[in-house]
Amino acid sequence: MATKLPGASITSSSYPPSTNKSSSSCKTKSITTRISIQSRRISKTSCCIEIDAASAISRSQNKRPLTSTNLTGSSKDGAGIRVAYQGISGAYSESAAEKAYPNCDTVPCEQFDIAFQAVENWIADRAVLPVENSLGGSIHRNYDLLLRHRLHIVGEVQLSVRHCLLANHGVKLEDLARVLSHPQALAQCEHKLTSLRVVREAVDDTAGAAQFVALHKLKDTAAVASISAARIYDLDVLAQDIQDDSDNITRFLMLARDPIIPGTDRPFKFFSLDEGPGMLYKALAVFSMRDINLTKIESRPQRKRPLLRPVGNSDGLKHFDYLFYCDFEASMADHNAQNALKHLKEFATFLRVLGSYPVDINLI
Ligand SMILES: O=C(O)C(=O)Cc1ccccc1
Repeated sequence: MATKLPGASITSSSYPPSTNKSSSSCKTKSITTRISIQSRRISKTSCCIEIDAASAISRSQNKRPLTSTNLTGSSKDGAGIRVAYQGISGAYSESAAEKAYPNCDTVPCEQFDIAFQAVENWIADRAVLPVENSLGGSIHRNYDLLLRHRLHIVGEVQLSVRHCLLANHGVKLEDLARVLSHPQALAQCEHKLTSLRVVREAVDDTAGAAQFVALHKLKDTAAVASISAARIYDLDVLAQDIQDDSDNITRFLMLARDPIIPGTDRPFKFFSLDEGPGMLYKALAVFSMRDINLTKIESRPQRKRPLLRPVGNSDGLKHFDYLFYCDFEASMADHNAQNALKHLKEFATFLRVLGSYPVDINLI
């Protein structure tokens, strides 16, 4: 269980934000939201109303008018897009958000669940979710979150994660008795931390660990976090690139309220899931017979049916029910992929497409 650290971010108690405080800004927010919902619907058939709504706001409040970019939330450089992530400034998830949407406004959140809710309630436009790492594999809890919520995957980002050991000024390696960080970061630095013979303590995010060490002026504790966290919280870098593997890559998903309309011009990934006996074999066949490249299958035991039960007429053999998360390279606009899913639907007891999105081919 991760330790709770203080941080200035969206929390379950501060969210949704109170309407009593700063009522003027809250009012503006809700008006903007209402207009964008209406115009969004109307914009499918007519653009006149969008322009009217935008110029009315600009005249009456002397603010920048809405543009079609504001309405679709799909600005290429991310300007005007609010991206919710777990953690505080300096967290890797924030870097992933900035890679996907370079000029976005990042919204720190206490938990992933809060980031999801921020998007569902129009406080943010996107949520960032790390789902797998080249060293540690899948982040299972986050896969489960995808299913619990109704957001759509609209993009992915692959980020090269380079961990540093951060401590207050004057603290040396030999002074350290404890190291704080996100569980993934601690696991990725196994060798270095073992050699230091320190106690490891899991917290909610790497930047939160750095802030905690700095705020409490700890002299025997360091944080595993990013180089930008060192700058933000004014900590010394005791060691750099301390991850076990120099190619330490984390894959993050970008989530939105609405799916994007996929094209066929560049590779897209589908994300779907299904369940049932023999499903894995059948699902593989559905894709392979259509030459669709299946890039990932993740199986998760069914939360609601975790009990062991007999299989067929064998008394001894028992098994769990599993959900399969499949990731394959094809666009939703591709007939071949549509047929594969149609085929899968014929025998799957449950199937949900979680999103179709462009593959991230630029690794930084
Ligand atoms: O805690 C963070 O900074 C995160 O964004 C989560 C994380 C932790 C370690 C590697 C990648 C992402």
